[in-house]
Amino acid sequence: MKGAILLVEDDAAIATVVRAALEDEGFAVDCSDSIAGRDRLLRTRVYAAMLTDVVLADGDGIASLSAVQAAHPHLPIIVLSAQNTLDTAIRAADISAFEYFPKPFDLEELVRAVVQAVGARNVAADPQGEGTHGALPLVGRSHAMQGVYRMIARVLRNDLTVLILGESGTGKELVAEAIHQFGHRKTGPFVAVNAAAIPHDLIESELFGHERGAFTGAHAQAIGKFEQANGGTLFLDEIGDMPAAAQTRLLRTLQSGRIRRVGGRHEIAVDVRILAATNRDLAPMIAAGTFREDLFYRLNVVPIELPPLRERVDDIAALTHHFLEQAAADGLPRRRIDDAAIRALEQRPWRGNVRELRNAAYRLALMARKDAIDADTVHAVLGRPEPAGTAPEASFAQAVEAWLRAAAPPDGTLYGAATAALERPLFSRVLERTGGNQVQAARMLGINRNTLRKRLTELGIDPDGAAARR
Ligand SMILES: Nc1ncnc2c1ncn2[C@@H]1O[C@H](COP(=O)(O)OP(=O)(O)OP(=O)(O)O)[C@@H](O)[C@H]1O
Repeated sequence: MKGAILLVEDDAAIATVVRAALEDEGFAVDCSDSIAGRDRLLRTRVYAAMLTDVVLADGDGIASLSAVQAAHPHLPIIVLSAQNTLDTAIRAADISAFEYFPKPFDLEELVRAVVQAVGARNVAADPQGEGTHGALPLVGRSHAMQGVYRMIARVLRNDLTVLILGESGTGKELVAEAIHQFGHRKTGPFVAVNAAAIPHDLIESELFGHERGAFTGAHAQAIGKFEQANGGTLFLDEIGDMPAAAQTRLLRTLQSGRIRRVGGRHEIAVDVRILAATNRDLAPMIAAGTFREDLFYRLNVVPIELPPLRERVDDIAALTHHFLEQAAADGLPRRRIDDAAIRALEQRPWRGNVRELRNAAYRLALMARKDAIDADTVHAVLGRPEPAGTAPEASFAQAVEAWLRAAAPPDGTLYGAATAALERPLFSRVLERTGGNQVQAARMLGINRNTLRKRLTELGIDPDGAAARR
């Protein structure tokens, strides 16, 4: 027998399947459906781990755990919860629960976690037991967000570097703030740097500081964001926009834990937890040599991927209510919203993700003619939704179909017209990305620079004009 497990769960069906799975694994299992029963069992047997539900008939399974932890400091605790909010994940992390499993959970994964927890029993627990958290920032209980909350909970009590990935507007910055705010560095500073918002030649001095006279205009010594974040967290947003020299310097700092101010001679030790984020796909940038692979591995210790809003339509209602509340708190008229309007919102593509939904909710609060927002108001204020996004190949195929159906194009012109139609948006978007830099654009496209230049002239695309649209 591998040891005894205490299972505190008032849902008989869940208790039965979990018990069977653990017994199959060779554990002895005692079950209780209440806090009182749990405490009784804890007095009679030494357990290798405890699994507990949160809401129990006689109280809150997490709130009552501090006494258990005081009496059994090395007992690994796994929290099972149907209250799938970030709050539960954070409270589980606060009591140093070994793991947090939102329901419904994967049984095999749970058994694996129990085996691991029992193996790690000798690792001393680190009870922090701090109670209140203030306002919880992340709204949404969709299955997709559960994975995000679990990952957040796992990184609160350590300093692992986290790379937050996801499309623009999915809440990456909010996740970074939550990790800081609820993590063990919360009393230290949180400093955010957006690499896309700082001119390239100033990034290094912004991050690492500079000595007086380091470059023209450096009239006085300045400390950088790394030093400002000492003892706390540094959030490097839009990391994909960081120029090569700054990437190299950043890598060196991550390796050594030390910075050197621009123009400085000494290295300074810094104690900073790094969180990074990007909405770019870094893989092609690594392949093209514009993002350092070694830096990527340093940053990507724990990846947290935020799902686009279209993959968590379940969250749209809760988010909309939340933003309408926020709008009212910001002085806009207080509005209700009916179910049909929520359905209408759920059908929109939300390419701008949660940020777009937030802006839409504010617009609705402002423009609605009645107290309650209905579907007509949604259509009137936000317009009819565009058709859902189609794959580029599909839309290109549709365009070809349309040409062929239209008056037959003169012979010998179709290939030229089709390639131009493909290349025009392709080159413009890539040039926007590279800020008009044709060398980088050619590298990204995998074509010769002269070929690109020639085609741009033929197509009448002004590379700087494309970049200016950024
Ligand atoms: N789960 C959420 N609950 C409540 N508000 C959210 C949530 N996700 C995002 N938001 C709100 O949506 C807006 C955009 O979020 P945020 O700035 O964190 O996105 P981002 O992914 O960092 O975007 P970008 O890549 O463009 O920087 C913010 O106003 C944020 O407060």
